[in-house]
Amino acid sequence: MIHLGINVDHIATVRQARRTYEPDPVIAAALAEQGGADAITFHLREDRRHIQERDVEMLMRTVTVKTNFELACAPEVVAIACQWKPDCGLLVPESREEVTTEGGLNCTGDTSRIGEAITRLKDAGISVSLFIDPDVAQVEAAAALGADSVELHTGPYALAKGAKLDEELGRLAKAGDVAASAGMQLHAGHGLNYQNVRPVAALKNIHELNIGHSIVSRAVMVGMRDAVAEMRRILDLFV
Ligand SMILES: CC(=O)[C@@H](O)[C@H](O)COP(=O)(O)O
Ligand SMILES: NCC(=O)COP(=O)(O)O
Repeated sequence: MIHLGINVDHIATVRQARRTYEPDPVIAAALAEQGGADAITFHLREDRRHIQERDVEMLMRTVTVKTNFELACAPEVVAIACQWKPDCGLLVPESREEVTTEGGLNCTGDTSRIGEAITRLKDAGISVSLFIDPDVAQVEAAAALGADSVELHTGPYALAKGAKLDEELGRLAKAGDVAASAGMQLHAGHGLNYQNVRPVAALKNIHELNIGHSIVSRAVMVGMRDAVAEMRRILDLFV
């Protein structure tokens, strides 16, 4: 069974548009659980553009499925993750100018900063996942850094068309094989939606997909529980 992680960041984006109290990502997470979510993902960015520390506290106090805390290798945010001890810490690159995550971590170059964050999270008993581009060198570097899992960046796949799409799917398949051979759990995410998710769900060894924006977009129309249940039904076709 493929585990479905629901990212509630963009529920908070709508709330932050008016700096108010609704919609609440904590309530959305509870509805996502009712819809069949196996994990709740939330990204406490350094610029706090959506998820706030209050959301982290409330999610950690209420979510009954896996908690997947996304963060940059920033000491201040690593400290918050170590305080709340989510099931998993997903390290991602961040820049204030980006609209959304633009690429994976540089595991072949930024080893000391990534390694320090990994050590602190693991010392706090938190499983560590690294968000990386689907490159063999990055997968191998993630394994060398001691990651428990990798989340392959599916953004280029989601944007690709024609032959490029097949090429990106091939990159994901190859990187996934290397990750599994290295003993790391295989996750994928970014830009996945109801139309493009099936080929990624069909990848060998895939354990978890993290999906946010497309499900939140659907939830605006049909509600969070039903939007999640619709994605759950798709993934349940892949046993
Ligand atoms: C790494 C990734 O693709 C997402 O989990 C991340 O949260 C995207 O950032 P925003 O949620 O701010 O778009
Ligand atoms: N790590 C990917 C994630 O949590 C959701 O990304 P998206 O579906 O919002 O692009």
